[in-house]
Amino acid sequence: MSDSYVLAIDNGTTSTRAIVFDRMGNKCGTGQLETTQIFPHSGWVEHDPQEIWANTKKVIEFAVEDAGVKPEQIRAIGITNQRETTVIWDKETGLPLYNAIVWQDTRTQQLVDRLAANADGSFDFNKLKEKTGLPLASYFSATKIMWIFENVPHARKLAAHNKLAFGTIDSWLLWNLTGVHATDVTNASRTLLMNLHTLEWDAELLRFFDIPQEILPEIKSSSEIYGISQEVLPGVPVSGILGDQQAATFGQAAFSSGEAKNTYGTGNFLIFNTGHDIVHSRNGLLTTVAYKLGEQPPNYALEGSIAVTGSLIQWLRDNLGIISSASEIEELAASVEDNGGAYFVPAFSGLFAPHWRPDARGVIVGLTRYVNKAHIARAALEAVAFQTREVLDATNADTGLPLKEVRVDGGMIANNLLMQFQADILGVPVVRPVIAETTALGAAYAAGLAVGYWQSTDELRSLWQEQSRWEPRFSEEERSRRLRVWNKAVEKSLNWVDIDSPQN
Ligand SMILES: Nc1ncnc2c1ncn2[C@@H]1O[C@H](COP(=O)(O)OP(=O)(O)O)[C@@H](O)[C@H]1O
Ligand SMILES: O=P(O)(O)OC[C@H](O)CO
Repeated sequence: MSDSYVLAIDNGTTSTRAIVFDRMGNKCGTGQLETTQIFPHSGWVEHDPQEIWANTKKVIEFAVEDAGVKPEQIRAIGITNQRETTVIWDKETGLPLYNAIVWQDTRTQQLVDRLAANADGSFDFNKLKEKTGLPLASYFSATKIMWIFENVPHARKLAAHNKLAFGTIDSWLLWNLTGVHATDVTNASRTLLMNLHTLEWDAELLRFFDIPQEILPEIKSSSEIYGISQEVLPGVPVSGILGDQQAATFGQAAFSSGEAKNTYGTGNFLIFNTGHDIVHSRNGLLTTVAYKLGEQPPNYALEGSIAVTGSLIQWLRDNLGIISSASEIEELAASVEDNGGAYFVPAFSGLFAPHWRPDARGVIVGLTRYVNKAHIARAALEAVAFQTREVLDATNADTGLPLKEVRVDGGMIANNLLMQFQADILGVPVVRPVIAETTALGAAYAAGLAVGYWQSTDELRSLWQEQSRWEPRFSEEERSRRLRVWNKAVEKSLNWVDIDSPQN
């Protein structure tokens, strides 16, 4: 029994969790509540920020109770969050101007096209990539902020009177917990507004997107005291913030250059730590900040972001009804020997890494009378693994340092069939740590380091332990054949959205 603990808040796309950890990184108590997914139109995905805050307060209470500890035994709070998801609120009333526009939302594609057309030819797009490490895409926060300004009456006027605050979910939670308007470098690096070199908001980018600097949070490191919690766990410092994928990297102890992890949540995100170097991808990966501890120099990373993986399983459950819970997919998929010739490319938000094709849409190909729902379930799981293979190939090509094994985490790794197929299709082992809640753990680590609960990343590294390992079983020939068919399926998903497509 420890005498003190660290609590992490993990707001993923699907749910909000709070987890209490002890000094060994053991999970001592958990609280979790699902987030309502709001789909007002095709391509739109929203969350209610007030629901997220209300759920956060509840899950903190649940977790502390579940751990059987006293609130005063919590030494620090860490926050980790779905990244890019955009909230703008009124600083006087504390009320959001509009629902949170979620990272998967593609409503701003027309805005992106308008910016890309670069009407007056004055903007150099190479500079955007060089400064931010990101392509111009609806995924990131900048065009989501623009959309709110263009569609919510009075937003500009309120901003002009310095009454508005923008934030990703970390900032929204920090504001509600402490009254401080700040974010960390990892979250800021997903907005298209932060310069990776200076780690500051970039005036030229703010002009390009027509976003007033006054609404932006202060950019801080990932591990320092940002403020003191007021309403829940009063008096406890909030001292760690990392975007969820960077938090999982930290929780997997992938602290150094050449170390990587792959997370299977709503989407999949492979992050490869490049140390203090900013590496620009030639193969469709993003460049992002991995973490920054206090005054120390930042670590950067390459990232392969896949929009739809776990959400495909939710779609089979909620939209097609072929399963009644996510975990049922494994039994259904295992009831057949293979995919029956069916391949599923879940390009619901276009294709992210490594393709970056907003014109793609989801397809299931190879259908015959033979194919049944179990084959579709299998094809859906295989799609997760094939997409991961694509980003792993891109990472290997960019770094010239092929990964010898892949450390995994996230909700989908409970699925053994998927993990085995993943190893088969990657051709390298897939490894799961004992503590699979690496996202929350990473935020707890960052918060604990800032208050001296843990002393160093070396100490944290010693806590990582392997639990399971899946070894590849396919021959090289079998792997290559399946990858060729997958590539054909991807081709079929491209060039779908065109002038005849419904406009949102
Ligand atoms: N046994 C399972 N097999 C396949 N997918 C699963 C399984 N359990 C959960 N999932 C998927 O994992 C996702 C939840 O994982 P999680 O890491 O909590 O996501 P997030 O952090 O994005 O909220 C959901 O999209 C769900 O469909
Ligand atoms: O909700 P997750 O865990 O799939 O993560 C979402 C990502 O942060 C989006 O970039």
